[in-house]
Amino acid sequence: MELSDIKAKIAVVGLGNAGLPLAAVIADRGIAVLGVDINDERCRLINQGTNPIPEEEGLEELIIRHGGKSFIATPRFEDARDCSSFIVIVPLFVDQSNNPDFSIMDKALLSLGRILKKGDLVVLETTFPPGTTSGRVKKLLCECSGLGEGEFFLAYSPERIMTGYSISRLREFPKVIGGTDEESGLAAYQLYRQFISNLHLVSSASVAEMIKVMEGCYRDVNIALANELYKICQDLGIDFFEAREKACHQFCHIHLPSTGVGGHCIPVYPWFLIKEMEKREMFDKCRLLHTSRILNDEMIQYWAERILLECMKINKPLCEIKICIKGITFRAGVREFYHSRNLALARLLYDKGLDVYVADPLLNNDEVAARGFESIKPEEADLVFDPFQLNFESGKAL
Ligand SMILES: NC(=O)C1=CN([C@@H]2O[C@H](COP(=O)(O)OP(=O)(O)OC[C@H]3O[C@@H](n4cnc5c(N)ncnc54)[C@H](O)[C@@H]3O)[C@@H](O)[C@H]2O)C=CC1
Ligand SMILES: CC(=O)N[C@@H]1[C@@H](OP(=O)(O)OP(=O)(O)OC[C@H]2O[C@@H](n3ccc(=O)[nH]c3=O)[C@H](O)[C@@H]2O)O[C@H](C(=O)O)[C@@H](O)[C@@H]1O
Repeated sequence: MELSDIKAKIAVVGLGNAGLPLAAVIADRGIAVLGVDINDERCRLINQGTNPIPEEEGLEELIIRHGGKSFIATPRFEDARDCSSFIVIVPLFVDQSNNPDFSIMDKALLSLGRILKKGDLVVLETTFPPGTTSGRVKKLLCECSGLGEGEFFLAYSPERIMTGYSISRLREFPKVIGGTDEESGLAAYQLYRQFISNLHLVSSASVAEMIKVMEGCYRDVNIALANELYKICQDLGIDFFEAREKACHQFCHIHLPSTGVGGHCIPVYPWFLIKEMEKREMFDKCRLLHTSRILNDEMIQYWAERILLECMKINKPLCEIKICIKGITFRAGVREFYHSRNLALARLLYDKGLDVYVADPLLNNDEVAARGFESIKPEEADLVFDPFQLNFESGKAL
C-alpha cells in the first residue's frame, strides 16, 4: 500500500519500544495508523513487515500482518498532515544534573506543530513531570502551529507497557487519560476507547501525569527498601528470599533486591519530583525519594565489595583472577543499557583494576566489545557473578 493510499486519521509519533507496540495494537483493531519516526531504517523495516524489536512478545505477528498495509511508517511529518489525531511517545531523559532534558520532545513537537490543524487532537504518552502537558507542551504547540488555546485538543495518557510484555499490557492493563480541559479529555477518551478496552478518564492531564510518576516512585522506593532489607539479612545470616516469600501477601509486597535500578524509567521518574521540589526550595519534601535514588545507585559498591570478598577465597593473586559478569543489560531479557547498573558494576570493577569479562546471552562479542569489555564463557572464568540472580556461580577455580 502506498502512503497516498492510506487514509490514516491516527498518527503515532515515535516508534520505539513503547510507540511501536501501541501503533501495532491500534492497527490490529482495524484502524489505519501512520507511524512517524525519524529513524529511516526502522520505518523501512516496518513497511516491509519486519519487526525491529524481536524480544517484544506478540509484536512480530502484528508487524507481519499490518506493516506496510494498514500501518505505514514514515520519517516525514509532512506525510501525517491529513491525520487528525497525534499520539506522541518520544524519549524524555534526564541530563547530568538529573534535570528533565526536553530536547528530543521539543524537536518532535516543533515538527508536529508545523502540520497541526484546527480541531486536531494531540495526546502525549511520554512520562512527564506533572504539569508539562498543560504547560510547556501546550505553549510550544500553540507557538509553532499558530493555533490559539482551545483551537486543538490536548491530553495526556501515560504508557504502562513493559518492554517484553507490551502487547499484553496494552490489551489488558488499565490505562488512564486526562485532558488539559474537559473537551480535550472527552475527545481523547473517545479516541482511545477504539483500541484500549481498560480505559479510565481522569480529571486532568496533570493527574494522569502524576499517576505515572507515582508508580515509578513507588517502585524505586520499594526497591531501595528491598535492597536495604537484603543487606541487613546478609549481615544477620538470614535468608532474605525465604523471609520475603512468607512476608509477601496482599498487604505487603517486598520487591526484589538488585545491583540497582536501571532503564529509561524508574531511575528517572523520581527526579522529576525531586527537581520540582528543589526548584521550590522544599528539599525536605523529597527526602525519601532522594535517599532511595542514592541507596539504589550505591548498590554497585555493595556488590563490588561482595565480589572482592569472593575473590579472597580464590587461591590466586587478585590481578590474575578472571571475573565474569553474566549480563550487562539493565534487566534480564531486554537489550537495553540505559542507566544499566550491571554495566556500571562491570565498569566499577574494571576501574578497581580487576580482570573483568562479560557473558551476556543477549549480546554477541562485538556488542560486548562496544561497551568496553571482552566476552568470556562462564566456565573459563575463575569467578562468575550473575547480577540477575544475585549469586556467584562456580568458575574453573572454584
Ligand atoms: N520503553 C518502555 O518500557 C516505556 C517507555 N515509556 C515512555 O516512553 C518514552 C519513549 O520510550 P521508548 O519508546 O522506550 O524509547 P525508544 O528510544 O525505544 O524509542 C523512541 C523512538 O522515538 C523516535 N524519535 C526520536 N525523536 C523523534 C522525533 N523528533 N520525531 C519522531 N520520532 C522520534 C526514535 O527514533 C525512536 O525510535 C520513554 O521516555 C518513557 O517516557 C513509558 C512506559 C514504558
Ligand atoms: C511500575 C512498573 O512496574 N513500571 C515498569 C517499569 O518497567 P522497566 O522496563 O523499567 O522494568 P522494571 O522491572 O521496573 O525494572 C527497572 C529496574 O529496576 C530493577 N528492579 C525491578 C524490580 C524489582 O523488584 N527490583 C529491581 O531491582 C530492575 O532490575 C531494573 O534495573 O517502568 C515502565 C515505565 O514506566 O516506563 C513501566 O511501564 C513498567 O510497568
